[in-house]
Amino acid sequence: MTLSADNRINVSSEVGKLRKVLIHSPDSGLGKVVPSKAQDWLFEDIVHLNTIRANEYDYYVKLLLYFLDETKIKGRLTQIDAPAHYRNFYKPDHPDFYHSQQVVELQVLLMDILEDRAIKNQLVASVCAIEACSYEVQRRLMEYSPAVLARVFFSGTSDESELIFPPIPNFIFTRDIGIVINDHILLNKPRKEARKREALIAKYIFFHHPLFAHYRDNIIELTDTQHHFLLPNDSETEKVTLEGGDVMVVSKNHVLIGISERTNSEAAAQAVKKLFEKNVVDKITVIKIPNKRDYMHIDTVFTQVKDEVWVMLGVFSNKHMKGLQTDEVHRVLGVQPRTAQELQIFQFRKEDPATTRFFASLEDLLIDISVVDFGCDPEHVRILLSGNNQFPYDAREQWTDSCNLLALGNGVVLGYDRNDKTIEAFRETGFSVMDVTELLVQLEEGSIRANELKDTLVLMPSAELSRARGGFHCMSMPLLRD
Ligand SMILES: NC(=O)NCCC[C@H](N)C(=O)O
Repeated sequence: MTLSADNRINVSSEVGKLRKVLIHSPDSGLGKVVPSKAQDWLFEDIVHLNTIRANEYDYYVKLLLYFLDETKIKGRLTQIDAPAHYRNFYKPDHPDFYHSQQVVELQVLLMDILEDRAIKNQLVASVCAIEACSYEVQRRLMEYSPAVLARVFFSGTSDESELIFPPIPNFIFTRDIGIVINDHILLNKPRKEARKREALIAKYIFFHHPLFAHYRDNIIELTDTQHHFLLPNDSETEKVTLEGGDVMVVSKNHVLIGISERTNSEAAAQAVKKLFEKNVVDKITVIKIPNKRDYMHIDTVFTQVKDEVWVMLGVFSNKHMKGLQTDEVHRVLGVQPRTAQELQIFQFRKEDPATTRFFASLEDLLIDISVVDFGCDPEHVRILLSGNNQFPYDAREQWTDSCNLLALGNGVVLGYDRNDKTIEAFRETGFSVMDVTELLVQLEEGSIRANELKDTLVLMPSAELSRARGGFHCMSMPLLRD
């Protein structure tokens, strides 16, 4: 196969025009989350399946198609959404599915690789091993068609009557399964049990699907250390874990890696070493944030909006971190906000990893990236703050992903409609704010064209989606960006 726009992958920016993205629409597994398991399965609540699909996620698919693969959707919106068509356009195993080479559905990739009997055999055996299935179940799974088997792997059930194993409802957060860094793919090693099957399936897809055929030698995997195996209780602290939400490729030469609730320092160190050894980038900044459920990955506390604009949680801003020290008594007593004590930022360079640069605050780092990596004037860098930095909206809106935006291009971002004060901050900075329903109508009428949009925050419905605890940055794995 030759390399063309259809099978090329390359990501060297957080805000370059998005050309190809891997997503996964909510499968029926999300409708199987029960209250007693919601926390174990990393959902904060149970969600209503039809609402999360038809009233929320489907808008995301429509918008992505409009921006990345317009011919699939333009002029067809009314027909696609007609009740008589039962959302078939959005169902990966239905003949009317949108099948796009640019908006790539994970379930389709899984169905594709399961066509190969040998891969099917290995994957069934591996899933059955981690889910402790009986041999009889393993044999039964082998008899399913690729479409049914893919559904079972995601939702845990073939016919909605019996659960063979638990669902993996977090697979909608495709960001966390792997990250494209230039022309390499860094696979994740999840911290949480609930996300292990995702990592296994993702590994098979990246190594076997023709879409990634040219990149098999560029897949980077992290491994557990022998210290971990030799410690009592399969020591959790020594285990190597890294999730994609902790990795951001801000420019061709610069990657950010978080140490967080999900990614530990051993994993960050391995990733730095491997990315330097393979000459993938020259500069890596490691950001250690407090180990807290609210902050699970670095992309829950900040994301980039355009070259010189970022959105972040105010507790990591200069004002907050240095604020208390301006008071003489606090300064003398060394009183600092807890987050300030726990945040550490180290920047490494390939040519001399021993000489580390430190940053005092996240805001300082983001300004430095805009200025050094993008050549922006420091006076023009804008850091928008969650909840417009007003207590208690800062924390409330961060929890519902005010800082977790997906850029479709420089300055055009998707975020949840519920984060009122953060939206206010965007307006005050000169951004247009548009509801997705209104935008789709205008795109369909032709009164707006996707590539003409500038400095716009697109508001997406979020009542159900936000209970799953991730935003559009988490719900996207970019495969190709300008
Ligand atoms: N990158 C991200 O922040 N992903 C969000 C993942 C949410 C999911 N419920 C989890 O807790 O893993």
